[in-house]
Amino acid sequence: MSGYITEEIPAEELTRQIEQARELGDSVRRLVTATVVTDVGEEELAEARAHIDAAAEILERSRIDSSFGLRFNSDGRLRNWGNAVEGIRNPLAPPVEFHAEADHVWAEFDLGPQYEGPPGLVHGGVIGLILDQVLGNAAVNAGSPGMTGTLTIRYRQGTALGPIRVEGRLDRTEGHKSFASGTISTADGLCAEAEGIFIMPRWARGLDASRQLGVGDA
Ligand SMILES: CCCCCCCCCCCCCCCC(=O)SCCNC(=O)CCNC(=O)[C@H](O)C(C)(C)COP(=O)(O)OP(=O)(O)OC[C@H]1O[C@@H](n2cnc3c(N)ncnc32)[C@H](O)[C@@H]1OP(=O)(O)O
Repeated sequence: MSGYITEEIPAEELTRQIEQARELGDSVRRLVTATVVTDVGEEELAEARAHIDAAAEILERSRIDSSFGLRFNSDGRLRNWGNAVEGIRNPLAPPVEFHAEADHVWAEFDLGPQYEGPPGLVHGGVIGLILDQVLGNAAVNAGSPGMTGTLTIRYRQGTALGPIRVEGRLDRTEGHKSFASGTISTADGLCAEAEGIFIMPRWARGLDASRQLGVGDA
């Protein structure tokens, strides 16, 4: 399966690349938020656009032909920098840093105005996006990774934009299937809960995925 790439990068160089990727992602995230909430006049909008287009042209001078994929060092360090939830280079990803505990994974972060669905509340699809990742990461963390087969979400109450906490855990496994569950909550309490079935696809069953994947890796 293409997109799973072993690419040796020396530790020091990797640390530098991580720092640069984070900085670039953070700058563009700031730009995305500013784009949603700006109230400047026509002239300033035109000025901003010229700068943004110029920046895009610089970045496009050299580019990879595909998406970023999953890249590994042979020591198992993983880079999923294009990932829609935790990709450090991906400004569409909320800046999520997952923490792996013995029996669950969790993260706390802010969802800004670019994630709005109903006024002042997080879009339901964004909630699904985040729960998919946290449940998937829980399966990875427990050594039973898989692709999402089924994801069921119960929305308990609206999730206010701003700080949220997500948690996921692996409940059990059955053959190639991992059953995980998790929640999203805010200061208002529980907002959404999910159950998911993550399945190791046939093409990956001979591979040692548990050694290759790790939650919280850079
Ligand atoms: C290096 C290796 C990496 C490996 C991978 C790791 C990825 C790194 C994860 C990081 C965390 C990311 C978290 C976000 C994860 C996404 O966003 S994944 C993207 C969204 N999901 C997809 O695109 C999946 C698309 N579907 C597929 O690829 C395949 O249909 C599936 C779901 C992998 C199933 O694979 P399959 O080889 O057809 O499975 P198959 O042998 O027929 O069935 C196995 C068992 O699963 C059951 N099953 C099949 N499909 C389903 C289903 N949809 N629902 C429930 N049960 C099902 C079968 O009934 C069977 O059950 P048993 O008979 O064993 O009891």
